Amino acid sequence: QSSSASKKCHCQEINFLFIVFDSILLLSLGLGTMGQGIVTSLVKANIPVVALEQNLEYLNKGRKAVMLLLEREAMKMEEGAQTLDFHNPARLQFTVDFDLMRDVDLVIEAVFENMALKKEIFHKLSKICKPGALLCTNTSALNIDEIASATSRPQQVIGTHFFSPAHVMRLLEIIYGRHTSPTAIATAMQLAKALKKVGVVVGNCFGFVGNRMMFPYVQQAVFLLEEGNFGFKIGP
Ligand SMILES: CCCCCCCCCCCCC[C@H](O)CC(=O)SCCNC(=O)CCNC(=O)[C@H](O)C(C)(C)COP(=O)(O)OP(=O)(O)OC[C@H]1O[C@@H](n2cnc3c(N)ncnc32)[C@H](O)[C@@H]1OP(=O)(O)O
Ligand SMILES: NC(=O)c1ccc[n+]([C@@H]2O[C@H](COP(=O)([O-])OP(=O)(O)OC[C@H]3O[C@@H](n4cnc5c(N)ncnc54)[C@H](O)[C@@H]3O)[C@@H](O)[C@H]2O)c1
Repeated sequence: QSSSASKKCHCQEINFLFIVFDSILLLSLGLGTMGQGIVTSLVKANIPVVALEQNLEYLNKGRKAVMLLLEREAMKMEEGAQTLDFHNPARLQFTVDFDLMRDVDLVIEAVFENMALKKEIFHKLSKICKPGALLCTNTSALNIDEIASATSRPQQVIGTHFFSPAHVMRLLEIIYGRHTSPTAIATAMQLAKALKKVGVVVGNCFGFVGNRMMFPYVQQAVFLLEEGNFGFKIGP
């Protein structure tokens, strides 16, 4: 999987790409732990955003958490004589209306880590979103190509893996699939820049780079616990 994907990176083919992110509309799908941090990052970067949840209960919970995060961020920015415009519905909107997906330029999906659910969502996105819209997934480890296979536009599907807490952590893994276009990769890199994050382009394999390193590390820690080892002995 990773070896075939690694042949496909065409970043060098890009001569010119200019995207003004403050004039494009972004949709964050899922307002859980990650969606909350992602929305906060987008608003801080002055990117107009629609936050979409599956029902009103989750929406209200997510909205409350995002508003709290943004209030803290606004306070910090005021100390530096800057303002944060997050009460303006033209900049930040919360909804359960999937129809609003029609107008967005870029989607960041952050629903549960479940392949069947992600494929269902991407199929829906591919039908509803306008033709040029970029479809990003925040999956931690799932196969980007399989998610893209649920769409009619796999060239516009890309992984944007934020790390938790997403409004604080600066690393952004950008995962290209077999069909991801150079423009999609460059756009995701530019998004990282707009969010003041460090975008790193990586291939498509289970866990990408970050979790591919972390999973065996955590697994070994679990094995140590199972074996009753609560730390390494030091000294003679
Ligand atoms: C059998 C085998 C099984 C294998 C299972 C493996 C399980 C693994 C599970 C995988 C899950 C997926 C993982 C995911 O895909 C990838 C990840 O995201 S991994 C997580 C990466 N994140 C980290 O490692 C973060 C660790 N934390 C830190 O480094 C620090 O806490 C910090 C976030 C850098 C902040 O620390 P400091 O700079 O010291 O500053 P403060 O503590 O003062 O905090 C600053 C500011 O941030 C707010 N904040 C901190 N933590 C959180 C949080 N978790 N959520 C929300 N906000 C947070 C804090 O409140 C401060 O805000 P302020 O007060 O300034 O407004
Ligand atoms: N939590 C982390 O540390 C972390 C870090 C990086 C990436 N991720 C990935 O980000 C994604 C989200 O993780 P999370 O921790 O935020 O999960 P979460 O459970 O906190 O939130 C998921 C949200 O998605 C919403 N949702 C589910 N189905 C939906 C639908 N059909 N339409 C709209 N919203 C829907 C849920 O209501 C919920 O609020 C997962 O793919 C996860 O692997 C998680």
